[in-house]
Amino acid sequence: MNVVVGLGELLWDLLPEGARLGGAPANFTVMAARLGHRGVVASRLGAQETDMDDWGSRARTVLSGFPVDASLIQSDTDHPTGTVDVEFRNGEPHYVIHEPVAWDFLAWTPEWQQLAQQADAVCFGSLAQRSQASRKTIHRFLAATRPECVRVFDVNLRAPYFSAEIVTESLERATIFKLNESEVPQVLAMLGGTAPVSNAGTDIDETALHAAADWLLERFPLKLVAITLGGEGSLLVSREGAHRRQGIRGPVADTVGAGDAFTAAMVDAYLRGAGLARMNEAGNRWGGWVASQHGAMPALSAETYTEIQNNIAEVE
Ligand SMILES: OC[C@H]1O[C@](O)(CO)[C@@H](O)[C@@H]1O
Repeated sequence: MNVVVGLGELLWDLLPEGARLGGAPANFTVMAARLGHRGVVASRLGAQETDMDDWGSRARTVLSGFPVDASLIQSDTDHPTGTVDVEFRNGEPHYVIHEPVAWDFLAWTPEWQQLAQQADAVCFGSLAQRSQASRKTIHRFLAATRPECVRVFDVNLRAPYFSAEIVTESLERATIFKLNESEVPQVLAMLGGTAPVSNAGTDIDETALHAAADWLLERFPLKLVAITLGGEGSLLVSREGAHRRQGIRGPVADTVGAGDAFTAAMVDAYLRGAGLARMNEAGNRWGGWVASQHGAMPALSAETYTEIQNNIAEVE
């Protein structure tokens, strides 16, 4: 069991069918905890007496139903719990992320410093860095981790909350960079990259994606670049080699949180010393499972858990 931290936003996704707890780092943490780790949610919730909906305590109640450690979540008496309006267009989620909210004020505390020193892996994104306060805390957290800690930057580009500066500063601090296919050209353009990646057409230009990953590996102290391709699988590129996993066809309920589950399962395999093929398998199997369910933290039965882990174990 490792200490795996999700650092950043914890919020309520207000979906057409109702409110669901989310936030990419929190989704990641729930999946990491389900895979057997001490998953610690490092975020901040509102604790205002005027909060009629009581989003903060409802979030704590929901988290108590998962095997995660929610004891280090901060309380904010001045700012509300984060909420996001989620709308679907052609099956793709679109987000309106309200601000300022509690997770824009992540505070550096002795408790978080201790957590950073204990962490075996930490996942952080770009969204929570939209405010100076949280960006500073995230940087301090990363700086306080041990050298062997796996620092995962899951970029999560949500317009307009990113910049070249945020992405560059994050990549300089990351061990693993996870992004999706549509984020590749955006990130490269932002960083002045030259690899000819385009989103035009439906064919995936694997050579270009590979070139983009190599470009990133050359410029930043990363060990691994993980590119997810939606239903088409994923590409992992390290300094030693690369692995392409084709997508697993299956039913899709909604894709919210599928990428976060991919990241958690890939990190779990990485922490266990697995090779690229096994990491890719784990990411696709668990990401695919979350996509087949509603919401980013769906209920998981013991049977499903065993079935998916057995499928992953078949890969070297
Ligand atoms: O990855 C999906 C998750 O990412 C967010 O858009 C931002 O953290 C959340 O609203 C959602 O739960």
